Amino acid sequence: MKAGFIGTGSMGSILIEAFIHSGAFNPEQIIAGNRTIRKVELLAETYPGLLVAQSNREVVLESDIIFLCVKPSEFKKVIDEIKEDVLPSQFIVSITSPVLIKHLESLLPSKISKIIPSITNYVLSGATLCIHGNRMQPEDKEWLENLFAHISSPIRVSENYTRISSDLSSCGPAFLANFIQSFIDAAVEVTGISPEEATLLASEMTLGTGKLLTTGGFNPTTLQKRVSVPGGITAEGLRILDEELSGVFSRVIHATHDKYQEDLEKTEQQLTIKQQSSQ
Ligand SMILES: NC(=O)C1=CN([C@@H]2O[C@H](COP(=O)(O)OP(=O)(O)OC[C@H]3O[C@@H](n4cnc5c(N)ncnc54)[C@H](OP(=O)(O)O)[C@@H]3O)[C@@H](O)[C@H]2O)C=CC1
Ligand SMILES: O=C(O)[C@@H]1CCC=N1
Repeated sequence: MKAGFIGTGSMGSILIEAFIHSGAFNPEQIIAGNRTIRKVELLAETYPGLLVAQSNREVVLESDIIFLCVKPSEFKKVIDEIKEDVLPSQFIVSITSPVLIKHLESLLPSKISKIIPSITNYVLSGATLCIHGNRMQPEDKEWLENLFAHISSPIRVSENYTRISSDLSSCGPAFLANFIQSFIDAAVEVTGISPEEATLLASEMTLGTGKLLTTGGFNPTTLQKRVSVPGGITAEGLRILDEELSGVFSRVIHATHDKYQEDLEKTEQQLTIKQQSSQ
């Protein structure tokens, strides 16, 4: 099994490193290409045996499964470069939400899935969102999800809910880190605790909270209730958070969905034009 990666930016390189560290792939099983080739060369220096492709076509010609790890606006160019070489027996995995399965299936003859990763996969944790195309047989889906189980908890989602699922799973780490940063900044400003100590305490707290919510038998509601001693201190803080954060996440979700819609329309236009001009 040879795995090809087109795009070794933030997420492409995270996936490569996670697959190698988890033992899912040896470096020798990986071939990767990127517009700026130096990024792949650096990966090959870190993981000897990983093959540096000189073109996206080379990635496709050498791989059984190909991960498309470029941004939505870059899809058209990549698909134009590779489409003549993609085979029906190959797997193409797109990691971006605003490119729809139906567009990929109309442009490429291969088996297609959309798997949205998360930065949390870097530490072999968090979810990957799995949306499979029509050509994926039950055994193909099982095989692909087993592959992603090396680095994550694969969760099947409907394409209609890709955006909100991705907000929670993939944007979520940044949203949570923003919340934590505000907590730390306020701790430093109000009390004079050092940023390093506040960051250490907040980070350990986040790790423990994650464990409680995944394997510890708590959900967000029961966890708040358990920590809030009646008449105690936590309840005072929660009262402020409830007041101040009311409606904030609705606005966040509206903002991400507006941007998604914009990307979706742009990508749809590009990929549909491509389809028409190729007929
Ligand atoms: N970052 C995240 O946490 C997550 C990202 N995603 C999705 O992953 C996708 C990529 O995001 P991310 O990795 O953060 O973005 P980056 O910009 O870091 O990476 C994109 C990479 O694609 C390369 N590239 C662009 N055009 C081509 C081309 N024609 N041929 C080959 N390589 C090309 C770029 O090369 P160059 O070095 O020249 O710029 C760059 O390295 C996005 O669609 C995003 O939605 C999904 C889930 C989480
Ligand atoms: O910010 C982005 O567009 C991507 C999608 C999910 C996480 N990062």
